[in-house]
Amino acid sequence: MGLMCSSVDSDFFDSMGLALTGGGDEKFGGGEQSLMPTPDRAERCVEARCPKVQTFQTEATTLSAQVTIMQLSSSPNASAAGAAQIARGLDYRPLSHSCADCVRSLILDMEEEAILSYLENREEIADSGQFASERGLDHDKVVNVIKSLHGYRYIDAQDIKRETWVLTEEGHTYAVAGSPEMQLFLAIPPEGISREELQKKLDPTIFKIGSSQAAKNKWLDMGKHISRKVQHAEDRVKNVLIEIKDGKAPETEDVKALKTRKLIAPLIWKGYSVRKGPNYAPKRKKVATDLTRENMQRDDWKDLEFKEYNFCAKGQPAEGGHLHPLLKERVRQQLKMIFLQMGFEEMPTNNFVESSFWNFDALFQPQQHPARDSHDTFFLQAPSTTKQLPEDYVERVKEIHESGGYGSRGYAYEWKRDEANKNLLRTHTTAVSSRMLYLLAQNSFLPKRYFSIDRVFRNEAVDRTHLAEFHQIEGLVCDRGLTLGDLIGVLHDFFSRLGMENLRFKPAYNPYTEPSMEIFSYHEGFKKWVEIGNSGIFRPEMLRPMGLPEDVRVIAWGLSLERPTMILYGIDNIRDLFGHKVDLGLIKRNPICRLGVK
Ligand SMILES: N[C@@H](Cc1ccccc1)C(=O)O
Repeated sequence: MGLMCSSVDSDFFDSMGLALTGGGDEKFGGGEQSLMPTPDRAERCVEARCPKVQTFQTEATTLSAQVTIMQLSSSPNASAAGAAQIARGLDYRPLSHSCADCVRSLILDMEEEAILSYLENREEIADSGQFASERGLDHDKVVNVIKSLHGYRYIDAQDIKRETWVLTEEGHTYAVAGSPEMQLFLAIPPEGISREELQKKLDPTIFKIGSSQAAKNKWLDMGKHISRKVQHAEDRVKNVLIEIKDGKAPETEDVKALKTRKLIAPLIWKGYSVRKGPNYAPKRKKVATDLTRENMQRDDWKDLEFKEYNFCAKGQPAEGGHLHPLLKERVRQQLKMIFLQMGFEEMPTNNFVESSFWNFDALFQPQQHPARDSHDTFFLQAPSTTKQLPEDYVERVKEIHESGGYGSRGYAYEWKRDEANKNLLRTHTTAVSSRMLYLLAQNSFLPKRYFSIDRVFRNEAVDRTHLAEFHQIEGLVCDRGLTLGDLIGVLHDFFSRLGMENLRFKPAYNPYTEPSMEIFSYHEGFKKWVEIGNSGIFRPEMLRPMGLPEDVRVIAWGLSLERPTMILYGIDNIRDLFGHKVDLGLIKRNPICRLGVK
């Protein structure tokens, strides 16, 4: 529907209960054209005021495109609108187009006309509810019109509130089937009945409530044998419930009794009392709310009357910042606390762009390593290379790759500086660790515990467990004489604080750690072992060129932030958690100010 689609507000039609018909193959023309306003009637016609209808007509005839015709007669609202037109001396005719403005004004005109003409020779509308029901109008629509007329100061409106009563679910059943006491009363034959027999005849709750209420009313002789004390009883409960249902005001005594029995509940009804306002006129002048491009083109803006600014109107609610609840607020914050409690310091992680040198070479990852392939790594086009690297350290790294040292044989290949210079989006936060360890090695050695939690990038096919951007958690402990036992101990400590007690380790391979272990945890919900991270002891080939002393060991581990989050919160598709498919509502419900609350 290329033609008027932008101006057709289908929600609006739905809300009005109006049917839109005329799909793709209906042609503009024929009978519909004769329904268009004739010039002398144009003034009084809703459509004649619509700037959209003219463009619409020309477009429609020239393109002979489809048109959407409202079937006014098919809906109660619509035929009421038709009746309103007839009452105003207009020929009843369906709208020949369906721009939302026109439909809205056609429908709302009826309420508006009722209010304005009523006030023409009367002081006030005391109660909008009564006003609406006397005229068979929908009160919600009357309220909308009152608000709008009030905004233009055609009328002054005062809020009125009334406490009314509605039946509870239990109340509804008694309004139909009678009160329990009456049901019980009617179940007793004139000669009386044994308690046991009566119990068999009735639902247990009806029996329980009914017998106590009937006894209170002194309708019955209660004992082993139950008999009627009176021959006739009035079911006041049922009658009052029906009255309330029909909108009649109940007596205070009845309200009290029914309220205690939880058969009715209070409902605050809101409406308005209305008087003439300073701008009152029996008919509303249409004022423009916006200066449009069409107004400028047609040059009719000079003659238009514009709506005054309402400085008291509430503005759009300001959109504050929002943090992703799972990533930022809960899990990330929780992890930070765990690391801090374990004595770790946070590493600075602010550069997403890293050189291949720090991301790969410094980690003793050979230049032919498949991970360095552009299929796995995003390389930068501009700036494509790094300008600055610590030259003496670069030399030592080249050396260790090409011919080894410190007891290693190296990889025996020709190491290329150009390859190390290439900029990329870091593929793991271990790039952060390599920079930090290098810095640490530049001064006399101090044991350290470092952690980071930040974004990494991989050129991967996206599926329900993989994204091209995700977050890594990385922890490392750097001290003299650390062993694999220390690593396992630290991992148990760390993961148990996350609620993952049951761990298993599997030998693995990383170019920069030896030994390396994958970490698994048993998931009670999924009933299986799931991989939660990777770990190892950094190789001397990585640490020694940095300048760290021979007996210094670094135990380290890394995991994705999304993994434990998905496991802990039972989310099975990573795209529900992070990325462009995340439900924004989820994030907006978690305002930034909740960050500090844990
Ligand atoms: N960098 C590894 C994780 C890791 C960190 C530290 C030591 C060992 C492994 C990864 O991206 O999977």
